[in-house]
Parts: sequence; C-alpha cells; structure tokens
Amino acid sequence: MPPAIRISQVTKRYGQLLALDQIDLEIRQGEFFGLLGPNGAGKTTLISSIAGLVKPDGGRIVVMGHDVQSDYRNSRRLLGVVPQEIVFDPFFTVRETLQFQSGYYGIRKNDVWIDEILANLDLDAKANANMRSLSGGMKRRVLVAQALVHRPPVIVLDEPTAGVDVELRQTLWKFIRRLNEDGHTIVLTTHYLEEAESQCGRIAMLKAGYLIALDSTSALLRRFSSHLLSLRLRPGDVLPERIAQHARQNGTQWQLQCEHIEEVENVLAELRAAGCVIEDMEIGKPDLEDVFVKLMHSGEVVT
Ligand SMILES: Nc1ncnc2c1ncn2[C@@H]1O[C@H](COP(=O)(O)OP(=O)(O)OP(=O)(O)O)[C@@H](O)[C@H]1O
Repeated sequence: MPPAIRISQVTKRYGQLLALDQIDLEIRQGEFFGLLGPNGAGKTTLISSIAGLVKPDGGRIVVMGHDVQSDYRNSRRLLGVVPQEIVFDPFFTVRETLQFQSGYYGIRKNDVWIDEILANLDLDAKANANMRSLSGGMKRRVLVAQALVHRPPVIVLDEPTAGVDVELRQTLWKFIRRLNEDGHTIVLTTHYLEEAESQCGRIAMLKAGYLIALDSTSALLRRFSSHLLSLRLRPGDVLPERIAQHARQNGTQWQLQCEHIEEVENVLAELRAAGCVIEDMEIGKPDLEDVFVKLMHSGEVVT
C-alpha cells in the first residue's frame, strides 16, 4: 500500500526567501495528520505543492503512488483540497457550483453524493441560493463541499475553521471524522491547536520552512508538555525549601511546573513528610500549545 502522500526533499524558494527547505514527510493512508506552524512557516506552500499548484524547486511529491508533477491528472483526482482563501463564482448557485466541480472531474449525475455532502455540511437549505448571497462561513462550507465532490481518498484542509462559528466547527469535524473512519486520509492545517490535539493522530511542525517536529500527538505531549501543579496550603503552613525554590506564589496559591506526573507525586510526598496540609489542589493538563510554544522558541528539532 503506497503512502497517501510522500514528500521527498522538497525545497521551494520565492526569490531570496526559502519557503520550504528539504522537507521529507510521509503521510500514511488512513491517518488524520496535522501540519502546524506559525504564520509564514510554509504550510500553505507545502499544501499547494501537494496539490500541484506550486512547483517546488527541488524534490518530489507523490500522492497515492502518483507523482504530482509527471502524473498530475491522476494525483489530483485522488486529492481533495480545501483552500484557505475563499474563491467562488458569483453567478452560480451552491448546487450548480458543485455540479460544475463534478464535471471538472468528468463525473456526471453526481446529485446523490452532492445531496449527502450538502446535508452533512448543513447546506441543504442553501442548495439553490446564489453563492453571492452566502455568509463567509457558508461560503467556507461550500469550499469543503467542492473538495469532496469527486470522493477523493486524500483530503487536505488548509485552515478549514478560520472564521467559522462553533456550530459549523462541530458539524464539520463530525463529517471529517466520519470520512476518516471510512478510510479517507485527512491532512489538516490549523492555528487552533486544541483542534489539532483532539483530531490528529500525528503532527508535523514547520518553522520558517524547516520541519522541526514529527511525531504522534501523544508522544509530543508526553515529551514537551509539563503539568502545572497548583496548591493551596493550610494557613500558616510553609513550603519546604527545596520546593519553594521552584514554586511561584500567586495569592494564596503556589504553582509548580512539573515535567512528569511522577514529579507531582514526589512533591506531594515531600509536603506530607513536612507536615503540610493541602486545602486545595489542581493539576493542569498538558496541551499542544505548550509543545508548540516550546518548540518554536527552542532550537530543538524532533523528527
Ligand atoms: N507567491 C509568493 N511569493 C512570494 N512569497 C511567498 C509567496 N507565497 C508565500 N510566500 C512566502 O513564503 C513563506 C511561507 O508562506 P506560507 O503561506 O506557505 O506560510 P503559512 O505557514 O501557510 O502561513 P499562514 O499560517 O500565515 O497561512 C512566507 O514568508 C510567505 O510570505
């Protein structure tokens, strides 16, 4: 089984700017994969290269066994891309837009599938509305629908939830998760790290054109996220010196950054041994934002 997407040594320059620097990345069939990075990291350039819209200066991209440059038609047929920018033809209705898009892939009589997509994206009431008359969020739903008309096995979503309300986010994720459960490979870029954390099994992080992290979401969280332990002691109790050195006082609370959960256990044992009584305690869950911030500010590379 070929990988869904194989990216080998891909480099892209815009004049002096190195937008992608020798990127190597393999996305397996059936994965829900996150591509993260700050503004300008190269995510859209990489996605556009996968879609054959940008021609890399070096390297090779293969989608489901088909080279994006030398076998463009087949690779493009296997890919559905939801672009970041909203572009639409103001003269068509939503249904016409989707029929037109189906025709682009040589598919006629696609209305059963089009109806299913419209229903799953809560767009059925707007099927005959003119594209011009839709709100920004509705237009974004149509972009998602357009990417799916030819039932591509690999679906790439470039910030699909930017500027989208909570209800659509939930509808969208439910549909995308269902497609993933049915075997579709999903590649997602987003700035909403909690979305990436909850949806993606594996994550790559780009920084200024470099791939700086590639691992499962759980491994990245384990490796880079610390637990924030917040404690309130019985009035009059004093933190043992060793712990106080590393703790920060916030009103009546003490806060300690613990790299591992075992460290939390050690702190509690020391407090007990010192005769301290804990009146209130909270352990902050590690999240992808910690990982992201740490990786973006350190020179570390974990691929
Ligand atoms: N057509 C272009 N011409 C010149 N420079 C470009 C072009 N497209 C992108 N760039 C530059 O390449 C770099 C990577 O841009 P890209 O859009 O891929 O980043 P991104 O990670 O998708 O950012 P964002 O999160 O803001 O969407 C940026 O410095 C950007 O200014």
